[in-house]
Amino acid sequence: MPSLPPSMLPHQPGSGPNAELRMLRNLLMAGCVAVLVNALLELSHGRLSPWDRWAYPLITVVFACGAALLHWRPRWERLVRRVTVVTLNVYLGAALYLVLLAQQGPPDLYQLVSNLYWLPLTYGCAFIFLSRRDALIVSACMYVTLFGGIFWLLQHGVIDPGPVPLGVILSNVAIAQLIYVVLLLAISNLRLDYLRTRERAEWMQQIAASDPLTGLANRRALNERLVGSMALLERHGQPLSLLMLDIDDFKQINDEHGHASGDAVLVELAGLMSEQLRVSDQLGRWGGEEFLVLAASTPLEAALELAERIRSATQAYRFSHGRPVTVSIGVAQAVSGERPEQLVARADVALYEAKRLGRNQVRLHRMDAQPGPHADTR
Ligand SMILES: Nc1nc2c(ncn2[C@@H]2O[C@H](COP(=O)(O)OP(=O)(O)OP(=O)(O)O)[C@@H](O)[C@H]2O)c(=O)[nH]1
Repeated sequence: MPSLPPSMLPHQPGSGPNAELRMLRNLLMAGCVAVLVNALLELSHGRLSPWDRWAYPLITVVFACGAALLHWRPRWERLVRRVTVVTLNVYLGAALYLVLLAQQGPPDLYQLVSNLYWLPLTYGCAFIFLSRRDALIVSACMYVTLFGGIFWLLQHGVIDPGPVPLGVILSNVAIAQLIYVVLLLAISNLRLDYLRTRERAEWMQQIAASDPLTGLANRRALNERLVGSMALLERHGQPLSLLMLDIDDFKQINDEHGHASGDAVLVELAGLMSEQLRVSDQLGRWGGEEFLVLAASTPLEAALELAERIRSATQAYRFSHGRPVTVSIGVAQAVSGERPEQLVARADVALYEAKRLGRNQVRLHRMDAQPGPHADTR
């Protein structure tokens, strides 16, 4: 298997697609709502702690600003990700310590429980907002700071456990949270595998559809596009013209200047032709020194003008091997009920006619003209 392109790196925050930015924005807005609802609930039940009176509005502002920045200033994404994680982790960590230490005697049970069940959010948030490596570092720091510190304080009698078996509860929480981190790591690995596989599939699809020398669509891709364009013609009556272009005396260029110069001519001509086309047109390499243009929404007369423009631009262009190059072009307009290969064959007939009449010219193939290989072109 060929080596993967440089873009096939582990997903990094900051390089995510728009969909991911949207998801982060929505999460931050959902976070604002959750904090406000929680604040209202606690306020109505007289359970709002003194520090949460300050912390809740602050967190809401940070999340809201983060969402706004992701929307209006997406290049600040990295900062938003980090500030979100730091805000949440510092708040939940500090709140737990405050519950355990702020008052004399055993901690307030409601405050303790409500803080403990929000704790897993710290790890989840880290794995969503940071790269896998950073999330692991943050989770490990958080884990050690929380449980290492609290167990030490418990053991040294700084925290009064009261009648509640605080040590057992916290041990359970510590084990459960270790499992959360392992699960999040597994999910993150799966996501990474998925992203890599998707990128590899897109890359292979691109390779399968493009010509390696010129980077243009290859014959397979052209065929697919042709079938699609002819379906549009059938359904909506959109005119479609096809230009088949062949470099004149290309063998001679190869023989006199070498195969590398011949390749350079193909690449230069591909660039030159691309400049002449509209975005809706499809240019591709049909094979050898033959190119095809699918000119969408283009009737025969307009296609003739386009072909003539390409022909004269080629003649005027100074190719790198130093000799003039000319092209012959056959043009045909698709008609309803026609098969793609019939359209290609008609453009080929017109091209053959252009070659026969002396090269460096454009010939048309008309369906309504007399049958026969030459009589129906002009
Ligand atoms: N350098 C290079 N040459 C190619 C490539 N593909 C095909 N060719 C050469 O293109 C030449 C085509 O020669 P012919 O079919 O005789 O056509 P021609 O010399 O252009 O003559 P006319 O088409 O009649 O004007 C052959 O020598 C092929 O080897 C390619 O990718 N690179």
